[in-house]
Amino acid sequence: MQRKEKILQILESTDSQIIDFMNKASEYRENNLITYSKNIFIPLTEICKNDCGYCNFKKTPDDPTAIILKTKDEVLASLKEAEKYGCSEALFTFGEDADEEESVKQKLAEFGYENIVDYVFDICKMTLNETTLLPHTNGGNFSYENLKKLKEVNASMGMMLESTSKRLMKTIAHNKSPGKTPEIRLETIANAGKLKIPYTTGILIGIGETKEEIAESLLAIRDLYDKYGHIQEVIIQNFTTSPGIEMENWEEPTFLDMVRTVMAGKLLFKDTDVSIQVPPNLNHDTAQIFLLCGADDWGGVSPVSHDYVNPTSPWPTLNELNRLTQDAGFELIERLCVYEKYVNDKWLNKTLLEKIANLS
Ligand SMILES: O=c1nc2n(C[C@H](O)[C@H](O)[C@H](O)CO)c3cc(O)ccc3cc-2c(=O)[nH]1
Ligand SMILES: C[C@H]1O[C@@H](n2cnc3c(N)ncnc32)[C@H](O)[C@@H]1O
Ligand code: MET
Ligand code: SF4
Repeated sequence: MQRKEKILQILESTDSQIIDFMNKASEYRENNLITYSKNIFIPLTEICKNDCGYCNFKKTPDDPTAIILKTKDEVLASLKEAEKYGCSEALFTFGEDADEEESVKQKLAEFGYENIVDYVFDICKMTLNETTLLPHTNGGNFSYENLKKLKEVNASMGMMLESTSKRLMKTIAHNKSPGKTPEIRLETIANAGKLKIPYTTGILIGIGETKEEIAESLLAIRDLYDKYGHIQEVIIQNFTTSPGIEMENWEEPTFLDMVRTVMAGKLLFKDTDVSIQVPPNLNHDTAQIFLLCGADDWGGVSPVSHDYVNPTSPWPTLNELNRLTQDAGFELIERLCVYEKYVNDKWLNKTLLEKIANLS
């Protein structure tokens, strides 16, 4: 059977077939460890050139509550707070190509910058120089040159593929988001691979994609991994609705859709050490079952900040997470934003390696 058909079989499974796949998916575990990264989520700007139907993060410049651009002092204060909580990851998440917007341009000029990438670079450099945290930048697509620049000051980077579906570019999910064009996103992830950037990606479930499109998206990630080896984890993220978003009345994926997709992800990557990540805050009462489907990572969990992408979904406390993990038969351990196998001079520069060596 073709790989795609095999994945589809999992995605379309029902009844006792689901249990059978669950058994299979949980066979391929090297140990009983479940990882997470203790992070702080810092939204550098909420301005974005895209407008995804599911997004609760993006704000328009005329919104008085919008973060146009955080100052270095603001960022440093947050980082220092995170340090107190023992966080190891500074997750910089922000809208794509925000510097195309006049208000952001103005702020950048005020701070002495011509573009957002130079600013992000200096923010990451400040993080490395003045704190014990490691930067992980997640700001959508970047050009090869910009990725090359940001690589020097990031321990790892990431961007959700979302979906390889071109069809979704004409639907409520992506019809106002040129940055979600599958070819463009695949190219960004491929460029990160060429540049040897330890990379986090994943798919968003429940935004109108078909099962076949889920299978194709997972396969595309597998192909990128086979080519470059830089994919450290695959996030299976469920669309979560909240008041005010364009897709407010859109149905969330079912619990079993998430179960099937996590198993499909795990079985597709069963011969690799790529982690399967499920965010625990978007699966408040159901997160444990994903560990039985092969998930082995909770992603970034923050004791200090909330999830700005999903503000209505608070993270469990680390005590809760520990309890959920142990109760399912596993052990919770902390990891860095960059996975151990990439901590060497093939992937990271001397500054980052020294920084990481000093952490442990
Ligand atoms: O809290 C969140 N963290 C998100 N993270 C961070 C993630 O949870 C961890 O920080 C990474 O696993 C670090 O390795 C992302 C990181 C990426 O590179 C790409 C996408 C995401 C998406 C989210 C997200 O929606 N919410
Ligand atoms: C940072 C990542 O968060 C995801 N994202 C954006 N909006 C939502 C939502 N309503 N529910 C779940 N995930 C979302 C996208 O996949 C984006 O790339
Ligand atoms: N805007 C970027 C993206 O969608 C970063 C995450 S969403 C806030 O990829
Ligand atoms: S999900 Fe990211 S790209 Fe889409 S509108 Fe929100 S901030 Fe912009």
